[in-house]
Amino acid sequence: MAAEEKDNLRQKIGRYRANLTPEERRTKSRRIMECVLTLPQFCQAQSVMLYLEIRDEVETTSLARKTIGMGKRLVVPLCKENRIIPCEIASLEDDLAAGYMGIREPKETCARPVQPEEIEAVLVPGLVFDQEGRRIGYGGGYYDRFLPLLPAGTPIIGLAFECQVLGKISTEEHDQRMSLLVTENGVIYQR
Ligand SMILES: Nc1nc2c(c(=O)[nH]1)N(C=O)[C@@H](CNc1ccc(C(=O)N[C@@H](CCC(=O)O)C(=O)O)cc1)CN2
Ligand SMILES: Nc1ncnc2c1ncn2[C@@H]1O[C@H](COP(=O)(O)OP(=O)(O)OP(=O)(O)O)[C@@H](O)[C@H]1O
Repeated sequence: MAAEEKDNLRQKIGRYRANLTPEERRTKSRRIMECVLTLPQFCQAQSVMLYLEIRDEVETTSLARKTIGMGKRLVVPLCKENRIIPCEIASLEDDLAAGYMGIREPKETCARPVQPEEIEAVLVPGLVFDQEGRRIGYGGGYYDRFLPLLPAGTPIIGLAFECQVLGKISTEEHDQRMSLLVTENGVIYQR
């Protein structure tokens, strides 16, 4: 897909997502969280990496809190020089501060990097997805560079509102496919 086409798609779908009311976002995010909590891929993972939402993304903060509460290791992205450094945090209240693009990231003093091999499931944000697990993000290539570092078979779980999912998008060679896609309607794709 041409870069311009990709950008048009980002804008169009971004508008759909922005048009959800805060109440819709909350309700749908809760349903997505409830679905994730039933996934064997999540339940069996002792170390879970997830993003912390910004703006109108699928909300993950409650899930992050539950993950810690369940005694799992919680890993979140720290962006540095165009790369994601996965870091473990122990507390959402104490260990985070606004970082790259206003995203809550581990404070330098609390950032404990973990090896990709230690991560057992990843929840991935995105702007546009398709029904076969393809994904377009904000265009930084962060997850496209990070996901290949995970051991083969690590569950890669995309989270999206239904309005972000298209039938099929043509992506590029470096674009990383999800192994599962969860929306407010449940698991809509599984590899
Ligand atoms: N919550 C969350 N965390 C994440 C990501 C994400 O998509 N969501 N990322 C996923 O890669 C990485 C950070 N990458 C990001 C890249 C761009 C923008 C962003 O807001 N871009 C603006 C354009 C800014 C500009 O061009 O000046 C935008 O799209 O409006 C945010 C995060 C890692 N952490
Ligand atoms: N594995 C990679 N190695 C080097 N460059 C890459 C890689 N993956 C992506 N890029 C580059 O990063 C830029 C953005 O890629 P792309 O548009 O696919 O990002 P995205 O999936 O939308 O964003 P993100 O992953 O940050 O949410 C492109 O210029 C692309 O060439």
